[in-house]
Amino acid sequence: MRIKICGLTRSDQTTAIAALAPDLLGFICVPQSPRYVDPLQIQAMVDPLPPALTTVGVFADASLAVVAHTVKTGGLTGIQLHGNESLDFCREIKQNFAQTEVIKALRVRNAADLDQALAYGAVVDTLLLDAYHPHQLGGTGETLDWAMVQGFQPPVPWFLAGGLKPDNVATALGQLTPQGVDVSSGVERSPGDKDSQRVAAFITAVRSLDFVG
Ligand SMILES: O=C(O)c1ccccc1NCC(=O)[C@H](O)[C@H](O)COP(=O)(O)O
Repeated sequence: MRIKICGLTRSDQTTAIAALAPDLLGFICVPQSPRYVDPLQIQAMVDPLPPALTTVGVFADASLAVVAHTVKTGGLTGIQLHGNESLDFCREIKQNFAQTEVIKALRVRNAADLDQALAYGAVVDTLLLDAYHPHQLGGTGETLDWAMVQGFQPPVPWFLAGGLKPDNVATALGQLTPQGVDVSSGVERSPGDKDSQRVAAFITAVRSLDFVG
């Protein structure tokens, strides 16, 4: 099970959280977000990290040029597309970043959204299912309707996101079988201010399930 901790904004917290051995760290490249960090801030946070850690820039309807500049300057190894990017745009991103993990996030309201997610599975490396919120793109703390997602089996690995916390992630993984989990606000004191103890509790909760049957 891969673990992605998303929405890091501070170097000291990023280094401390990297030492807890998550698999991916996410940096929000969406200017409207309270967790936004610019390419040079990302570079400062990513530079000291072990290369095995996948470092993901999270974008929403950014241009190819902005994505390219941020990935290069920040030294990122993953791209998450969290807006209303088309299939064609996702395909173009994948063609331009062949060595980079491309993740398409879908905010799920109904079964039609899940069907749409399956289509994106043909053009990206990984999918991420997040909760829908009418006014915010991500980091909302809202949970998905897990029952609706049961049986979701895309052609590529997928992450469960949306409202996960140290004390509900085991329940979620008892109902669903994603290849990864993503958390942001469930391990924060306030937007962008990560609590290492909560991150450690989240990682322990997930890793302890890796040893169960
Ligand atoms: O976190 C943000 O502020 C954000 C803003 C704009 C687009 C995406 C954003 N976050 C993307 C993520 O991958 C979050 O981890 C995901 O939405 C889950 O968040 P949470 O429900 O708080 O765990």
